[in-house]
Amino acid sequence: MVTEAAPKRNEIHIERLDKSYTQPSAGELHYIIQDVNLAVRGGEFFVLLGPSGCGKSTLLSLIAGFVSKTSGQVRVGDREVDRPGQDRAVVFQQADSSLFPWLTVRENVEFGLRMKRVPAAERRSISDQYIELVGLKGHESKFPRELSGGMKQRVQLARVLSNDPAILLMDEPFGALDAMTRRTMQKELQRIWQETDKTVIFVTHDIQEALLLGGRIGIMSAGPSSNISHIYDVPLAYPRDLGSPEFYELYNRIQAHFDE
Ligand SMILES: Nc1ncnc2c1ncn2[C@@H]1O[C@H](COP(=O)(O)OP(=O)(O)OP(=O)(O)O)[C@@H](O)[C@H]1O
Repeated sequence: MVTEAAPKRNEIHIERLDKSYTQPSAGELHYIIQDVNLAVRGGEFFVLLGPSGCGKSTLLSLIAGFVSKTSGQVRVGDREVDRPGQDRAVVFQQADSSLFPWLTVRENVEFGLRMKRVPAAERRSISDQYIELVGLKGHESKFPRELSGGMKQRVQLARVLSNDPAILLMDEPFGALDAMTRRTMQKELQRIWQETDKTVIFVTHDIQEALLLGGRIGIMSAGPSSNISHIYDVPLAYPRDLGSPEFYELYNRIQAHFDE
């Protein structure tokens, strides 16, 4: 008899997921996403790519448990998502809105651990580990106002990682950074992901970013009633070589979805 293995705590299963709103003016039902089906493996780096306004953030918020679905299912491990949970952490585009300006880098990183009443010595050792991992050693005592955009984004990442979530949900986390900082952060994230066993769902509308990071890329169709119309495997080794013919070929194939 073949028995199915229990789902891992960092696996995500989405089945026939719908999110709709009633438009107040017309009183009509408006589907943002409709019939989304997706299985993300534990430890996978999955990119959601789509045009502005197609519903990427909505889908991420449904997985995070920030908004409630209209119908269908979102499961993380063997549990149905109906609220936010410590197994899922969200990294937003604007680090400013998630950092406390009156707390130092270390205090920001330790915030969640303090809430969980982790003893001070353990907090310190965890924050040391993640501050080092994101490359902020030596900046522990600085306040957010003393940091660049890229450094603030690193603090946000260290804070999220120090809570050890099984799943990282990233909503255009580098969208507000300049091109050079963005590239550095992409490399750092790729390294951090490879050093941990976290599942990452990364939202972007940048094809190059999707190809630099994703193990698979899900293309979202233009809304309304958006869904994942195509999934690409990216069979390229990390770090990805932007100049390789394979990269170029995949870039063009993906671009063609948006030229139609
Ligand atoms: N609370 C809401 N009520 C009604 N419509 C909403 C609500 N939240 C989002 N929408 C609509 O849903 C659509 C998808 O929005 P969403 O932010 O998920 O898209 P996105 O793909 O993440 O866009 P972007 O790339 O520009 O951030 C948009 O048309 C938006 O106006």
